[in-house]
Amino acid sequence: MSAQEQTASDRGVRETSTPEPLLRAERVAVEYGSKRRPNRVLHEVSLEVGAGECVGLVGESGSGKSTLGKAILGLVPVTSGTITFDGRDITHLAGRERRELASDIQVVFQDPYGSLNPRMTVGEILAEPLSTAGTGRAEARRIVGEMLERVNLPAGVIDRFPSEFSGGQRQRIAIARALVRKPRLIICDEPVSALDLTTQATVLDLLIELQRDTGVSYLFVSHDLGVVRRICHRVAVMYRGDLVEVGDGEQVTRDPQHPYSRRLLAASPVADPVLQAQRRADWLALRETQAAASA
Ligand SMILES: Nc1ncnc2c1ncn2[C@@H]1O[C@H](COP(=O)(O)OP(=O)(O)OP(=O)(O)O)[C@@H](O)[C@H]1O
Repeated sequence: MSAQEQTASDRGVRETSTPEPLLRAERVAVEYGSKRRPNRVLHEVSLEVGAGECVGLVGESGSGKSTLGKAILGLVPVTSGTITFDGRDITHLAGRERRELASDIQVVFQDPYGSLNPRMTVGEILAEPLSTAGTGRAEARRIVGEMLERVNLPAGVIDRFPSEFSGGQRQRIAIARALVRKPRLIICDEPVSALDLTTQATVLDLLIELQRDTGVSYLFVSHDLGVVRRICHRVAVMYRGDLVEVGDGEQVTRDPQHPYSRRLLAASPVADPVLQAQRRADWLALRETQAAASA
């Protein structure tokens, strides 16, 4: 089996959440719009992420994946429900307490071009979260060097600007920035979607390696079942603001039970044309059954 085909279960790393999960979202609802005309985009979603675990969140565009990530990060207000981190209620944390939580929860966004300040050098980008946390300059420089090494970038890049790097290298810089404060959870919001397939594979390998070495947990938002199968121990499928299926990564991405998850799988491209044709036939049959049932 090639490294490309390996899944989280093949790697033999943890597969189930701990009795007390690191992150717990309980019946979390989020509404956009105004009080008078609310638009509920998350409907009482419950999900757990254990220590050292990677949980995938998949679903089509607009299903609410990023909104859940933003709710955990405190970037959108939670209408109802509770989010706990290491047993502490963080649902409505704001101000200094929310900023302090950044040492535990970090984020890596999809766009490696837009997420790095083009006017700052790599060294400044990586040192910024440390100086915010009060780390001295010499210590910050040491940590920055260590993190660059960790993401396989040479120390010489420290004085260069983001525009001088490829998409994959920029995403490595973004990952290094997320790591400098040694977080326990990283929300990865489509971190490889903007990269070509080969670069995707190397960045995924890096994330897997970092998790093995540091025990960091990931909530991995993606629309790509192949990517999720490779890195996630468990997978949750979101459909129109609801979680319709949560289970073992291998099982959900190969043999999902919910009709929507099966549709998602059928729509995801696979290298094997026979398998792809079979999935498409399954999907069409499923659609016909559903149409007949609702006629
Ligand atoms: N700031 C906002 N104001 C109003 N509506 C929003 C806002 N952000 C997202 N939405 C709406 O909330 C719903 C869920 O969006 P969200 O970005 O969470 O979905 P997603 O599954 O992450 O999609 P994608 O894969 O395209 O990023 C969508 O209908 C979207 O239009």
